[in-house]
Amino acid sequence: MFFFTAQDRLSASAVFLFDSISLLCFASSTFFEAMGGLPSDSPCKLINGDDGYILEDVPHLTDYIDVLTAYPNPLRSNPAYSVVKQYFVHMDDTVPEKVYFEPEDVHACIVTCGGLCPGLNTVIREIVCGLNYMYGVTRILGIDGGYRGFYSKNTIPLTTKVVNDIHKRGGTILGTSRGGHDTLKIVDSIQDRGINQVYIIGGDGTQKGASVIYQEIRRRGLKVAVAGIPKTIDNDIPVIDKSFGFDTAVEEAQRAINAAHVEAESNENGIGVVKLMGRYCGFIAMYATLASRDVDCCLIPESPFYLEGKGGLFEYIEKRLKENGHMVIVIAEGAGQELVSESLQSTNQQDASGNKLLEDVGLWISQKIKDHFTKLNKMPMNLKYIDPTYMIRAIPSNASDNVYCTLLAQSAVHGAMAGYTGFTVGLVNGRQTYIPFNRVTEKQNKVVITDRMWARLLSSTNQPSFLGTKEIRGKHEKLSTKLLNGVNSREKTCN
Ligand SMILES: Nc1ncnc2c1ncn2[C@@H]1O[C@H](COP(=O)(O)OP(=O)(O)OP(=O)(O)O)[C@@H](O)[C@H]1O
Ligand SMILES: O=P(O)(O)OC[C@H]1O[C@](O)(CO)[C@@H](O)[C@@H]1O
Ligand SMILES: [Mg+2]
Repeated sequence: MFFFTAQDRLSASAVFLFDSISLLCFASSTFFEAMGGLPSDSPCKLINGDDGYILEDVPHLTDYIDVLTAYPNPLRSNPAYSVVKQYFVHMDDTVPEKVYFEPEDVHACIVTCGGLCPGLNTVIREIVCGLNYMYGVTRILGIDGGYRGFYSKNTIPLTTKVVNDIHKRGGTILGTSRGGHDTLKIVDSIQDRGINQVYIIGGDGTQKGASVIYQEIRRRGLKVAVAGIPKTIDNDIPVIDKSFGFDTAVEEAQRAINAAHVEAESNENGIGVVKLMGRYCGFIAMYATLASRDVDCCLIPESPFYLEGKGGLFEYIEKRLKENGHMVIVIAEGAGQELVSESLQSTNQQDASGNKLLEDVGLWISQKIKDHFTKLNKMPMNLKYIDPTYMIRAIPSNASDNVYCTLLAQSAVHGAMAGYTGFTVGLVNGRQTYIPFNRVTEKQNKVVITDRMWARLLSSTNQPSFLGTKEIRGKHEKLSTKLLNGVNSREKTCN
């Protein structure tokens, strides 16, 4: 059993992983106090833990200068940082030890569901190759077109030869779909075909579907391992460090942002607006913005914004154009949906899986900006709107995602062969883990705007936070009370 905790902050001490069974933790001096303290004159300040981890203290000026004055950090009153709270991950996971299938008895299947994402083909390839090269499994089927393919389509035999080059292609060779999850029909099909390992690649909806398939299989008492491989370009699956395809999406988004910047820079008062994916969360927009340095404003679903008045978007645009002559706005597709619905009086529509169908916020905001500056005869302005969303999603995964896909696929194969079931694979604090389905389906991963990553973004773009001073003070007071009461203290995170 593994146990991980981590904190995203620089601190006085760090714990380094030493072997495969370990605790990953960034610890502060309070942690060392809880551990019984470090000898202050210890030259290297190392602790060897029982489970094979090493604690190593990071050198500090106070190690060798006796009298040093400390000052309050001015960032505490900086609007971007004043509401930042610590964050940590605190999840159990397990490692497989024994194999519960004879390779010649394995009959595996692979299915891909939900929207496209760079890396789907790599995961398919590496499951097939992992099963075959590592365990000698030869009977592997592809399910055509998502969950409904279990009961409405023919299967696709998968061999290492068939999948050899597929990682170089975008999309999924198996096809995908939304909706069509009929648990009983799916499990009947699994049972009828004699399948005993099911590899399910998909997002939050898919993992929910996988969870009910697993429950039904369990109810029927079948020896069938169900393994989920989390897929989502939006990075909205909780617990795991990030989903595959996310890095590729952030990288590809740079091309669109770059084009928007070139257009904006070359025109008088040029504005480039780029819409990126992110139905319920703004991770792609946030990371693409941080990576680019050309973005002046990033709008995400988690951070409500407003257009008019003091501290609003229009005021900022005007200021930025006066200062710089051009600007780039990145907007996640799920941002400002309440404003769009209000203004377009749209009805709630859903896709086949029950996901909300979004209004095009990119078009809407572009029109709003144009109207504001032309109607009010404010200043000449030149706006270009770029929507690269599906182009980003359709490309093959980049090198780092290919490596990640390989790790996930191999991990899923090891887990299933070892007899684990009802789990999703994922990296948690950099370690391969098996996570029970319910942990990844109970909530969605979102950008927390009181965490430091969003603060870093605000500091990088210098855009308004769209929070009034009253709201900032309220959040700050809540945080101070929490810290005084010991919630978020290091001792808790390292338990
Ligand atoms: N609660 C649920 N129970 C059973 N099946 C579900 C559930 N939610 C979604 N599914 C099924 O999972 C499949 C994929 O779901 P969805 O379209 O929401 O995509 P996803 O897996 O969340 O991927 P993404 O949103 O990243 O594109 C669909 O076939 C859908 O019917
Ligand atoms: O493939 P569809 O149905 O157009 O859905 C698009 C959605 O899929 C995603 O790519 C993944 O959930 C979202 O970012 C986007 O809103
Ligand atoms: Mg989803």
